[in-house]
Amino acid sequence: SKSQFGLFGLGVMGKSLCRNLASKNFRISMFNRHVESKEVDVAVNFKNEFEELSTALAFDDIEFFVNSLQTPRKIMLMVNAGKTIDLVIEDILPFLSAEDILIDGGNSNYNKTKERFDYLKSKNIHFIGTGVSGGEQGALKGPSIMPGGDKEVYEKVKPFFEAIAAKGENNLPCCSYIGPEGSGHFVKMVHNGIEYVEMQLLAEVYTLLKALGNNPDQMADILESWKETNSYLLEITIDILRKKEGDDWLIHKIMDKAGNKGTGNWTTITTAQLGVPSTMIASALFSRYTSFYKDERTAASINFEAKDNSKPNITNTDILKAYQFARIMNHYQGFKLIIEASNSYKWELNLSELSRIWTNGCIIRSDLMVNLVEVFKSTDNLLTSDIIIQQLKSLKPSIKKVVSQGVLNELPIPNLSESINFLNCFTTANSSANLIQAQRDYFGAHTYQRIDDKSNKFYHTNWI
Ligand SMILES: O=C(O)[C@H](O)[C@@H](O)[C@H](O)[C@H](O)COP(=O)(O)O
Repeated sequence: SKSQFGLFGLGVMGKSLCRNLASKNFRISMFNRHVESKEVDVAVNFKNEFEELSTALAFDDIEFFVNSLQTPRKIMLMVNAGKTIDLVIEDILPFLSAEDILIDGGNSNYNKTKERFDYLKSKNIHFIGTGVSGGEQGALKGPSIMPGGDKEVYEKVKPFFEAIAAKGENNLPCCSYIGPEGSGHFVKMVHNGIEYVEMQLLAEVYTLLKALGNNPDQMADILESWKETNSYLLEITIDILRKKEGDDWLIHKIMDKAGNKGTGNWTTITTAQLGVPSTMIASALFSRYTSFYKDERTAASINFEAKDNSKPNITNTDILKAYQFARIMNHYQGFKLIIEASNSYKWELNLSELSRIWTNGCIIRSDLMVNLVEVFKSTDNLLTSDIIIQQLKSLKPSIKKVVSQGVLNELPIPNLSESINFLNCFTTANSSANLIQAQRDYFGAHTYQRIDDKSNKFYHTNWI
């Protein structure tokens, strides 16, 4: 009998999803193009590698692959984001029938997803742009899945996604219909933005613990004791710090140049376009860019005789609390961007349900995320939640101490400092933006509003 689901593209994530689907007893067809250079039939070799794929069908011919599927066909594309998706869509289209469903499970740009959604709709083909988070192991054992598109179309792929997804509280799948068009890829993009900040904050914790004279094993011991703020990224950081290579720690051998594949960049562009101050995501992205100036940094460290062994006057507990403060601010900014986009695109996203599907399977899964599921039931804005306000207030003395000590000792902690700088801005009822309005009106007659005129009328002053 024909296969129920097709997986196109056997890269790291594609392979893991195939094994996950097959292990849930779905009859699947797998496609990967024939790798000419190596005369390798990727799909067949992959099939023969794993017991659970014994019932799977393997193809390197698109027509045979498409025809092996029951209709309406459900085909998940796991290929590199960008142009490749459009090329693959053009290759598959001639063999598809009306009402078939194409799913893009890669890290695609949500604007492109909207375009592809409309293009395929004009061809009576349904398109679901879905975020899949969790990396190789997550895709194999249970990722977090964020599908966007037409709801009734999603219902047709829901049984497959819910079966393979990670399970959260009450064994509920970490997969839920996000909203229309590119909303699935949008929330995955912001997931990655939050991920960038979480990773940057752990890198700054590493900087501070190193400045206090800890070696990687001692750092791992300290992080292991941080039970009250557990997360997947904290767990892997502990593993990474413990990894030895000979007598030395592997972390000491790794070049301090942080790469990126674009989602943090898109999030920063999008947050600027939407006029939402996601300052920590932007700062985390720019920290990666700064890291790439390795030679210039080395030269600058000499030109500026940078302090490299001064000890900040802080405790491990100060660092823990500062880290917790900054994490809450990171989640505030990430979810603020999502709700602002949801309002401007009229997607009606549900932040509590979104945080629920991020409690397991995905890279930013954490105890904090579990707590936010409840908080988002009563507000879309974390800075108006009494619980969150109390937590931030109790953690604030530590972030102020850690950031000021960090700056005094010339330690690079941009994201920790951005978290308190942003809250200081956001908790200033009467800010200094009035001076900027005056300067803009002075040199460009850009006008300003007056606090004593409730009509919001705009004024211009001849300053000279
Ligand atoms: O949620 C995930 O499973 C990851 O985020 C995944 O999507 C991927 O590893 C990122 O693309 C890494 O992003 P950078 O390469 O930009 O760090």
